[in-house]
Amino acid sequence: MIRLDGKQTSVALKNEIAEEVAKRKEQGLKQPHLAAILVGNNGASETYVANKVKACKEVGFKSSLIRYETSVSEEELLSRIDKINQDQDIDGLIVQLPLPDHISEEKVTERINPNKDVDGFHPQNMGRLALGSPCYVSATPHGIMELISRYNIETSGKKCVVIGRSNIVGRPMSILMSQKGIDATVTLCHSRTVGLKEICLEADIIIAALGKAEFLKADMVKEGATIIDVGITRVPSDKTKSGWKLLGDVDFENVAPKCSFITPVPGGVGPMTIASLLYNTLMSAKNEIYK
Ligand SMILES: Nc1nc(=O)c2c([nH]1)NC[C@@H]1CN(c3ccc(C(=O)N[C@@H](CCC(=O)O)C(=O)O)cc3)C=[N+]21
Ligand SMILES: [Mg+2]
Repeated sequence: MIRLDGKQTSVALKNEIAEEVAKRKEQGLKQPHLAAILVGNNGASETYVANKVKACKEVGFKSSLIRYETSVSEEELLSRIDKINQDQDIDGLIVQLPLPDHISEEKVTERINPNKDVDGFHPQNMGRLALGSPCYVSATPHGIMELISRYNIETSGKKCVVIGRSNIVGRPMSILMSQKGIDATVTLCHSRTVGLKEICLEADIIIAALGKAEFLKADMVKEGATIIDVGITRVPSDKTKSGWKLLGDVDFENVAPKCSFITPVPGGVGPMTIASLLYNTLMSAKNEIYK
């Protein structure tokens, strides 16, 4: 069993990005600049955004964190997005999800200039993804593809099961794994799937992205499978300093012995998500996607 070390791989990817940023600086080009909007004070969102800002520093990016109270109006948020869309210095804009109920995530996502949409959530980027055209690939799916490629995991002709059909992970993952050059045969499963266990038992690669702690058990996994765990659930724990521990969607302890490759939580997909966001921001600074 080989652990897919997202921490170490994200450092490698960040080093590549930092090197390119340094080179661009020598050429007199400006630093890439990521703006992040955070509404309210959801604990997990705070951590993720803090990690993103820290990672920007590590690679030599500029970052702007824009905070609003939970009570901010949708109108005010949208007009801030308009302003950032116009700001020549800002290359990438993300609005951390989830948003409070009175704000439409759909409206917010659609308001971001697709050219600065380094989350890849805008319909134009999602549409391009489906068509196989140049686009910003959302960070978690992009990070997973990087892990698969850097560990030389075979995908061609393999049976891939994606569990979870969210717009930000499951759906784009199913598109990426079936695209030309990757060539897996994909089954996209969800809460209404009948016979999930039998479907999983056939899989060479399972991507668990349903958001249920330790959902995928050893008796659902074929010997030698590759397991990608996207889940991240916080549960109270008196054994850790922070007072909680993180659980993935996979029962790691029992599943790992059966696998050829498996991502841990934490230290798997999470750090790759952050590095991929930086990658997309660099692409935007270079105008590589929308020339
Ligand atoms: N507009 C938007 N873009 C996102 O990319 C986005 C989002 N909203 N909303 C929530 C999800 C989740 N997400 C994670 C990012 C980093 C870690 C991460 O750093 N994980 C660490 C552990 C971090 C911890 O201690 O909690 C790890 O797995 O090792 C996890 C999850 C980005 N998301
Ligand atoms: Mg650009």
